[in-house]
Amino acid sequence: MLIVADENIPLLDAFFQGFGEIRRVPGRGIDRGMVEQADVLLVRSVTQVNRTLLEGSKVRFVGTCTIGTDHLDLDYFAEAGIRWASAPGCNARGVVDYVLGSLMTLAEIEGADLKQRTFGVVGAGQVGGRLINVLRGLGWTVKVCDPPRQAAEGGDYVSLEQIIEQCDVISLHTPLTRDGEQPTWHLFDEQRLRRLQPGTWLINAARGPVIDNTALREVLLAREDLQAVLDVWEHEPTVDADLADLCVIATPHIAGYSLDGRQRGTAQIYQSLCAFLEQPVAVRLSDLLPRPWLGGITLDAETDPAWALAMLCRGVYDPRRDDADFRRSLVGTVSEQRGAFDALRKHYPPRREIDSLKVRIEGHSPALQQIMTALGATTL
Ligand SMILES: NC(=O)C1=CN([C@@H]2O[C@H](COP(=O)(O)OP(=O)(O)OC[C@H]3O[C@@H](n4cnc5c(N)ncnc54)[C@H](O)[C@@H]3O)[C@@H](O)[C@H]2O)C=CC1
Ligand SMILES: O=C(O)C(=O)[C@H](O)COP(=O)(O)O
Repeated sequence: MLIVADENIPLLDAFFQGFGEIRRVPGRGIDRGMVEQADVLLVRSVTQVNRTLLEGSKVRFVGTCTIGTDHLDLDYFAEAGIRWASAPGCNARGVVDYVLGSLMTLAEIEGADLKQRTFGVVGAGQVGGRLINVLRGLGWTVKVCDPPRQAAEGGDYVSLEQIIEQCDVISLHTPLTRDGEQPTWHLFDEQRLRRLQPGTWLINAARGPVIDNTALREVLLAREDLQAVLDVWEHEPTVDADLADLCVIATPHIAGYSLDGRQRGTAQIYQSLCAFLEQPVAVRLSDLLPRPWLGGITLDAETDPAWALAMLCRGVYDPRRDDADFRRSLVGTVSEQRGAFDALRKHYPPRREIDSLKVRIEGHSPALQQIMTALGATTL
């Protein structure tokens, strides 16, 4: 069996060498010639997998080691009888940690009290759902917009217009969709961006085109009160450097790049391939994933809870390093900048997830205990 795989998928040998030959290729450069003889194609988000790539090839299984599937032509797969799998939720915790790290940074820059803000989460799936639990667990006010979920399950949801009117922190966690009843392409268009409340923080770690980037640049130029955090961009790996300049935090699509999340993505696709081939699962992620790095932290019960929260979130992941690296890369020709975007992602330093923390609280502190529970940290 020939497996053609994006070279940036971690643990390829550990999981897939038992199946046959693995041919590593650069994800952005995968073409028809490379996949023609492949039985299995393993990709990440940068490869558009569609009729143009696959027609006439031997490929019968496509796995994407990502949550997002907007780069896959699922209608074509159905028509051609190609089985596929994604990795739902694999790096959701990493994205939540990114949002938390960004909130701590914004609170510091703006001198803001996060308890006084009203959070609006758009998209309440694997990422948004986890984020909502953390924010509510911290005792903060959260409103949620998810029309598909609302239609399917009912529940305590608000409209997008209410999010815009009532929230001063808005975090986007929808897939990128162009069709259907609730398409998300340019969900935040110029009109909606102009209606954001004074002082709103807008965070996008979903997909770039969920916000009209040109409109956002114009609105940020006109309104200094708004703060934008962008991890994803329209036309990646090309980035509007003027827009990045106007953002308080700008990063190269690494929100979900925790070491755990990336390895989990590979493990999930391995399991799906085993199921497709009707083979037993022989390799386990728990045998490969490094042990948590922060084995134990001790906090005195008198520790200021707000300080503890900021220290833990930013101790695990502080987006300012990624922001600084990214800004340094926005120089030179467009082609150099595109190369730098991919290089920052390819050589991304390892980072762990916040719920791997183990914390001992010396004495009795319900406030600190609440924070640990909200973050999903283990209390010793
Ligand atoms: N920046 C990064 O590194 C990462 C980005 N992502 C992006 O985040 C997206 C969300 O991930 P998950 O939460 O795991 O997906 P999910 O599929 O579990 O949840 C998405 C939610 O969005 C809702 N939704 C769909 N259309 C909507 C609309 N028009 N308005 C409001 N809500 C809508 C769905 O009903 C669903 O509940 C992914 O599709 C991916 O594009 C995911 C992982 C990492
Ligand atoms: O899982 C997703 O969806 C993501 O956005 C991934 O973090 C994207 O990572 P790459 O596949 O672009 O390496």
